[in-house]
Amino acid sequence: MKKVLQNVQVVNEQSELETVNVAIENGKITAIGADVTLDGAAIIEGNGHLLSPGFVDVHTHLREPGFEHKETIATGTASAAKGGFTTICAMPNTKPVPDSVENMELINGLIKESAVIRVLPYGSLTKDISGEVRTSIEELKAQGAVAFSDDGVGIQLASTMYEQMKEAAKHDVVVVAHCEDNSLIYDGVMHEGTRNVELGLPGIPSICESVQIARDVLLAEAAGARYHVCHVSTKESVRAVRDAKAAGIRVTAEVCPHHLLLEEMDIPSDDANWKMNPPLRAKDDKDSLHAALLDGTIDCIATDHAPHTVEEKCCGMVGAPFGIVGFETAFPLLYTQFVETGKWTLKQLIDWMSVKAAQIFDLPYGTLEVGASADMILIDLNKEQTINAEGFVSKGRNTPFNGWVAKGWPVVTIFEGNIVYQEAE
Ligand SMILES: NC(=O)N[C@@H](CC(=O)O)C(=O)O
Ligand SMILES: [Zn+2]
Repeated sequence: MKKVLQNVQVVNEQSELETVNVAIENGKITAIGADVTLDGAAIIEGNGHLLSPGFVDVHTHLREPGFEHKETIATGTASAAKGGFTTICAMPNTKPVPDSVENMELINGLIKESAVIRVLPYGSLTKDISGEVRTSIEELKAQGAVAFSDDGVGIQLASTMYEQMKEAAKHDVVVVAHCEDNSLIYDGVMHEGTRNVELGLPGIPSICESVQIARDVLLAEAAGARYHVCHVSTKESVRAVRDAKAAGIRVTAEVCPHHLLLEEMDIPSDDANWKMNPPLRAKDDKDSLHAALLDGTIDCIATDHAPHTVEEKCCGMVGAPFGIVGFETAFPLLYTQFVETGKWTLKQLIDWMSVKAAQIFDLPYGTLEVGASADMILIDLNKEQTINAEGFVSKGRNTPFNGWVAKGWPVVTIFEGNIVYQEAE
């Protein structure tokens, strides 16, 4: 039960590296410091790698139950562990949807059976995420729902959102919104801008997202609710969140790695591995997402890991489902593109992927504090590797980043004091 992780480097507030040991007892961190030892402890050699809190991903799709051909809880959590995640929140667009006590129990059972890291399921806001009949937030919270969302679809009726926000406020849980006005999708498959015209594909205008965020922050204000915006992608959305925060409304927001790394003009062809919801937007949208992270308008980074099969993604954007995988590439891509280039500090990136995400939901994870769960990862900042979708642990191969070269790969993942992923020698 006693372990010492020795010879690892932590990044301090000044973004400098310090060499430390970590004592682990009964799955918790009990000491951290240069001279830490523990009598009779098993030694885990850290080889001087970077030690980070295990990442926390508040937006993931595990597909089980119902869509096990795309991913299972076993493959999804193994993929997450490989990417350095130790806590993930699972979205409710499964079959069945976690919209009742019975379905929630079913999903909790599946998680207990096969997850290798911590999976915290969302409860849905409406039955079958169809936007019609409201769920019981009180009952689903009692079954362990981490927060409430109909992710995958937007809540079309303001009154439905408002009523559930009032309930959420009563039970102090966060309402998490995929913002998409169905009347403004226009059967689009990518951003309505320049590239969709060049490719002759129908576009989704930015307002499809931003008008619903603007509506929701006002509803959240009226309901006194805590409101979190999924995968912010447009500059108008950023402005709505920024203004709402300035007005004292309790709103938080996430951004996905792909929206920070890519823009519409990067889409090479009518290839469904570049199709996700929300779509890759224009350069000025991407720039505004970066500014929003840096000024605190956007609180954290979430992958929106959304696996689909090769067959579903084979044949162009029209007809293919939205979504790309994200667990196994998130950190190396962001580290390589934004930390190595000096745009962000290492500390900023780690915080956005761990403690800042956890704080939105009052989760005690994503930190290396004494007393915290020993959820930790070792990262080899010098390891450089070409992304190869064929080698993913996830069942999904749907990524636009295949062939990209990136540095900074997680090599060991420790969950509750136990190694759940270790890089093959
Ligand atoms: N993001 C996506 O493109 N797809 C997600 C749904 C979602 O997160 O909206 C999925 O479940 O496939
Ligand atoms: Zn979504």
